[in-house]
Amino acid sequence: MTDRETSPTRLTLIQRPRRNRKSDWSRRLVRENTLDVSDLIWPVFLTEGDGRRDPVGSMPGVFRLSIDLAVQSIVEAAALGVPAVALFPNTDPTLRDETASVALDPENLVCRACRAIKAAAPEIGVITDVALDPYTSHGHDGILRGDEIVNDETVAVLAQQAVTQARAGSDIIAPSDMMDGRVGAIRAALDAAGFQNVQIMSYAAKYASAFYGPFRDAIGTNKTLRGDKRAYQMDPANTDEALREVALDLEQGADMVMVKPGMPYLDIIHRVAETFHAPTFAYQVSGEYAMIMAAARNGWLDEERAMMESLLAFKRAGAAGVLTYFAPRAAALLRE
Ligand SMILES: NCc1[nH]cc(CCC(=O)O)c1CC(=O)O
Ligand SMILES: [Mg+2]
Repeated sequence: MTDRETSPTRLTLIQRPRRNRKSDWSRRLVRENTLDVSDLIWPVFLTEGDGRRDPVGSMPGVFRLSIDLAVQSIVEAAALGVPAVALFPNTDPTLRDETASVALDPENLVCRACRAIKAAAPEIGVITDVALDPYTSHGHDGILRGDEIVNDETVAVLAQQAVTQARAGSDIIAPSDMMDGRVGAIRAALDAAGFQNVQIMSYAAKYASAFYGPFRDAIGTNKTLRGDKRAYQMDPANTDEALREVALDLEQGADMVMVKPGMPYLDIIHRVAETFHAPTFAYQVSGEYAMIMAAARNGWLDEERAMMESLLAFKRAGAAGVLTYFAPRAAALLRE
């Protein structure tokens, strides 16, 4: 007998989980979840003008693009296999008013971008955001009366906004406003206007989160927002409420649901996916992107590894896909 076989430090183990991890081929063989290009939705910020690429200070590597440059980048993303983009406009401040009138203008930034993208890259899905915050002078997602965001009046405007976007060629309407009853109203308005095939991806469980800060820089609502959104977005302390919100949106006709933010809310994504078995998406929001980028720029995190690990985590939690500002970079890496 050799020393090794008789060594007192040698354990008699039937199960040695490390055996499956001993080599790359074996790790790949037993892998439970994978991230694919088809899981990625790219949120794109839009600005007026031509040839404009304005950096968003709090989101290194993210730009507000004029329509011409947005179209170019989206054509590239489509070529990489990214299935869809989500559009967010930085509206000219002089066009913002109390009632968000520009939201219903078929010539607004989002509608023009939608038409241009559909013409240049018909193979990529276009998701448009339904909510009033990029268009209101007070930065809220709905109509403000006194100090209240009035629900039912807002829903009527959102339904018209959805139809305006569908007419511009939007494939998926994504209400992010958190008003009650908006999914049902939007579905009815779309159907009445002949848009039975336009999908709805509802921001069903959207929390009142500090992680939206950089996004509000990007669309120019950080300075104008009066107060906060806690009277319509969810309390970060709640789980059961998220399940009730998702149930309501599915009953009202949502084709897909979303949980937002992403990483701090993986438990919610998991519960929603397990409970409803409906396509469930996660939004890795601006603040999550900013955190990873800030640490990486300080040399404290490996940027690429942190990016890919964070995205895979959404798949493990049960998400069908992820809205992420990393989408083009992650897609390029996955194609290598
Ligand atoms: N309707 C607003 C909206 N749509 C998407 C985001 C946040 C996305 C992000 O932070 O990346 C927000 C911010 C908010 O509710 O204030
Ligand atoms: Mg709701």
